Amino acid sequence: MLQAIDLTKRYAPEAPPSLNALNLTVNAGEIFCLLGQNGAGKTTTINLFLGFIQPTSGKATINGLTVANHPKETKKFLAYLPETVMLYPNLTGLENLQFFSKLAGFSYKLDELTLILAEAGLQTEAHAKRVGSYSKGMRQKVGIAIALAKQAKVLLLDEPTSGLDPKASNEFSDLLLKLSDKGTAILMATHDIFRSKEVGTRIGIMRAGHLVETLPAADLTANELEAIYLQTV
Ligand SMILES: Nc1ncnc2c1ncn2[C@@H]1O[C@H](COP(=O)(O)OP(=O)(O)OP(=O)(O)O)[C@@H](O)[C@H]1O
Repeated sequence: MLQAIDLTKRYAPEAPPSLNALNLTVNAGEIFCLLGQNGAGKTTTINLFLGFIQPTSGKATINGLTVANHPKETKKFLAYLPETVMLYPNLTGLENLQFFSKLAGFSYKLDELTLILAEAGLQTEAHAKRVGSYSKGMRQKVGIAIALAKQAKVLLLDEPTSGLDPKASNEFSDLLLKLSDKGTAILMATHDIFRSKEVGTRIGIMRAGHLVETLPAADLTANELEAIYLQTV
């Protein structure tokens, strides 16, 4: 569903690669968590899949299509959640969902939008409130609702749980597991070792542009993962 083939990015010709020959496949229903210190290349990887930046060599593909050659088509399969989801603060959660799903070419009835918001875990009394009054966790839920409404086959997340309290972070993990059960392929850059272990199918550890370890989450405890992380970075 989502594949990197020798994917390499240098921001300047004389600079070392920020991403160096990444080879990675994330299949439908998998959650791949990318760990690594600041500057390891996680956001660069996500941005290449989003088509926000162009690779220096190699390719990123989504659903078999090369992102650099098919930027519009590949975006149709995608939903993206950055650390802070960009929503219109003066619109309600429901109106934001309606707006962004229309933008993606879907025209849902109001009761359908309400069901999607509920599926994303947003409490009913918040649906008609302005997003400007929402907590970070509530905004993330609207972001997930947008991914659900777009019927995204691929979800890219860049540090989505940073700044969330443990309960909100736990609810967020449950939502990711729900999406992966529906067959969504998920690539998440994160610093949260514990959550990676909780939700990840596989966990990749990056260092200086290299993916240096790929581990199946089921075989490790969170403490073991942390120990490997600290030895690796
Ligand atoms: N637009 C840019 N121009 C030049 N260098 C960049 C640019 N964006 C990122 N870099 C460099 O590329 C390297 C990888 O950065 P990247 O943002 O991908 O790391 P990261 O793993 O996401 O870090 P963080 O955890 O801090 O978000 C860093 O050395 C960074 O300085």
